[in-house]
Amino acid sequence: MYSIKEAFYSLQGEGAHAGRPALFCRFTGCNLWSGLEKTRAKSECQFCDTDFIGTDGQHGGKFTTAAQLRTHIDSLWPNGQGHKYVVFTGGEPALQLDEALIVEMKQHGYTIAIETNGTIALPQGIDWVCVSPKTAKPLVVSKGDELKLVFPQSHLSPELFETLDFAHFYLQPMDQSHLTADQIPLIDTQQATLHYCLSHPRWRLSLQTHKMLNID
Ligand SMILES: C[S@@+](CC[C@H](N)C(=O)[O-])C[C@H]1O[C@@H](n2cnc3c(N)ncnc32)[C@H](O)[C@@H]1O
Ligand SMILES: Nc1nc2[nH]cc(C(=O)O)c2c(=O)[nH]1
Ligand code: SF4
Ligand SMILES: [Mg+2]
Repeated sequence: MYSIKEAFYSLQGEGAHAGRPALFCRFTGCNLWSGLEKTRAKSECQFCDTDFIGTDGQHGGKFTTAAQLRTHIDSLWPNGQGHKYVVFTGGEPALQLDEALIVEMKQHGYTIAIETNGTIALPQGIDWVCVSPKTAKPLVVSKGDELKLVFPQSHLSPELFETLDFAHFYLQPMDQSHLTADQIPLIDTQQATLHYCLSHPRWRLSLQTHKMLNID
């Protein structure tokens, strides 16, 4: 059984594939936060910008088999068009993404990407692994295609990650505009991030371009 909060066709907004048309499949649930505002301050990940509770989002639902979920996802891809690209995200997609779903998506022509916090081992066969660390504990997924660190996180200096086996290293300014408690304005985290990249050229800037475009 797969629990999906929402599924939608948009552009990848972030990282090395920013601008690429993609089908987003957002799994319900995360291992680092319940998703409830009342537990945010004591959770392991406190700045999440996403609602991943339940199956009530656009094209959300519960799917018994990989084939059923693939059929659902594939119905959202533009008719007759190739270059199929699915991004599994969440919540934490590694809690639910399995080899059966990967095989099913590949058989139907998809290139597969994941956005993960790196704390849970991944199944084989994912084409693009983006890890976004949230805790100082050693990563379970310590290699991949893209390491995308939300910046700044006081306990997570970029230096902790820059020798890991990733092809691309990105810093993404922390957006706190959805938080009810004290916020650092986005313009300030953007400035801090761009200055860090300029003085540490191992890192590139990732902006959440979907938020600028006002798309999903
Ligand atoms: C909502 S998470 C879901 C995937 C996975 N749980 C993770 O954390 O990577 C998707 C991406 O959004 C990023 N993100 C979440 N909240 C953010 C925020 N407030 N500002 C900037 N990026 C954020 C995460 O770091 C991750 O790269
Ligand atoms: N357009 C768009 N790009 C994204 N890249 C990563 C996202 C995510 O929430 O995982 C995301 C998202 O929610 N929307
Ligand atoms: S790990 Fe990802 S999904 Fe989970 S709370 Fe943090 S940003 Fe949100
Ligand atoms: Mg998002």
